[in-house]
Amino acid sequence: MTAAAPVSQELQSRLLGRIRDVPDHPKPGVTFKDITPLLADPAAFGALTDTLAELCLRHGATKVVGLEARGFILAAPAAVRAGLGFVPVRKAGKLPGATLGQAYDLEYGSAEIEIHAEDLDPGDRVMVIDDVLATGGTAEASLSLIRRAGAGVAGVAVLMELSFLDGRQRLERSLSGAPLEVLLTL
Ligand SMILES: O=P(O)(O)OC[C@H]1O[C@H](OP(=O)(O)OP(=O)(O)O)[C@H](O)[C@@H]1O
Ligand SMILES: Nc1ncnc2[nH]cnc12
Repeated sequence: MTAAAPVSQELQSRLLGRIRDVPDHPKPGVTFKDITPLLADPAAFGALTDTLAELCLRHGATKVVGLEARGFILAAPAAVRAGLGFVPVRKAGKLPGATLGQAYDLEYGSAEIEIHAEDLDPGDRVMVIDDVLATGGTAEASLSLIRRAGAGVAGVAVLMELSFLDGRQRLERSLSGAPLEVLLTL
């Protein structure tokens, strides 16, 4: 059973009204969900930040991981609002220190992400924040990195789930009981 969205219908409508569909981007056949109108609306962005921060605290997170690049924009202010440390998961080759890496496939390609393992402690419980859950490849790879770094998973929180791509099913095993919080199911 799908859990109820952790936001009111009013906030859902407000967020949805600020997400723009861009057909055939970045490839023919993909409808790109553009969040830049939402980011440009301080009331909507502020309400989203408050909601994500509250989810971090509700699920007992001690750190927040954001996924490059759009995940950074949502996760960093939520971490500050929640009073938690922020840890970036970056595309391969960007982080300067010793990294752990994980390759994965996503809706329109493949990539590799990395983390500075030293930024996580064994006692940490990490909330992963991103804008979109599509095939689930990116989120799944991030959970693998967090566990390989020796930390625990508090959950995954995304602004929107593209449910027709079945990312939830793909992620289920990696979550191993941790919550998946979705604000908008599309
Ligand atoms: O569930 P998946 O199929 O893995 O897709 C979701 C991921 O795709 C997008 O990131 P992208 O790699 O396009 O990076 P960007 O944020 O730098 O644009 C999005 O921000 C998610 O991280
Ligand atoms: N359709 C989509 N729109 C925006 N980001 C995405 N990441 C993966 N698929 C996406």
